[in-house]
Amino acid sequence: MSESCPPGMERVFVGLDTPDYARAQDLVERLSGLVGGFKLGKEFLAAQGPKVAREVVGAAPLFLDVKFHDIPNTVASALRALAPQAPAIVNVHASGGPAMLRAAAEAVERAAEEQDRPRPWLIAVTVLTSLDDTDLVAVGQSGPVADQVVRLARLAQDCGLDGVVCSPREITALRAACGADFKLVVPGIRPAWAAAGDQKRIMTPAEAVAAGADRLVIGRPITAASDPADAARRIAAEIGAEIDAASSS
Ligand SMILES: O=c1ccn([C@@H]2O[C@H](COP(=O)(O)O)[C@@H](O)[C@H]2O)c(=O)[nH]1
Repeated sequence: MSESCPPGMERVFVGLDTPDYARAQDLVERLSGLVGGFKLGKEFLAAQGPKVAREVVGAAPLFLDVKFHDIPNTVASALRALAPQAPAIVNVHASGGPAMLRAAAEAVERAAEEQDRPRPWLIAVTVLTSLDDTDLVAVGQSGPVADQVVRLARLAQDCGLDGVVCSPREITALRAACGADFKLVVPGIRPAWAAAGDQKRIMTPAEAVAAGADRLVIGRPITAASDPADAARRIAAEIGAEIDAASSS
């Protein structure tokens, strides 16, 4: 599917945040060929489970946005249980700590080997994009957010993870701290024409691409549009213009 995407759109995973199978399936049908993959998270997984997530996206790249945060043994075991769905990306919370992150990395590696499947990217959520500096202080963490994001990303990298979930605003700092190969998967994406909603650390799709995001996670700007395919095409045009401008400068 990703091969036929408009330029740059192979990086876009659409967040199908619905508990409803038919709604998710309809979005997959409308958006196939326009985007690089689909992200199914807590809403869908709580209602339908990971097997159905694979069924609904078919052969498309699947990001299982489970955001595990538990003791090491539990997280490792839960990640092994997801392996048969052959996700392209899975995630945990970096704040689960070093032992949990190492157990997660080992479990993902081993499950892929045992089942002879490509290993998914294992990435760690740093600071949720719905939080700002004030929220961070409210949960007892020292800010600013960007410092905490870099701190958790370094921890995830040291523990063998492939990358992190961060806001587009931290991409530059993370590239400097963790290097070019560390995967940056970026929600908090809002075209100028979309409402921010509960997201606090946002950038436009073109800005996130220019900053160097490896993957963009976009939900409501596409899924809540009256015509999701048209919204995806508008985003494709913005990203395409950014890619053209970068290549001619
Ligand atoms: O820090 C994070 C981590 C995950 N998400 C998820 O991404 C999508 C964003 O959806 P929008 O509708 O584009 O806001 C959603 O599924 C979140 O669970 C995030 O936003 N921030």
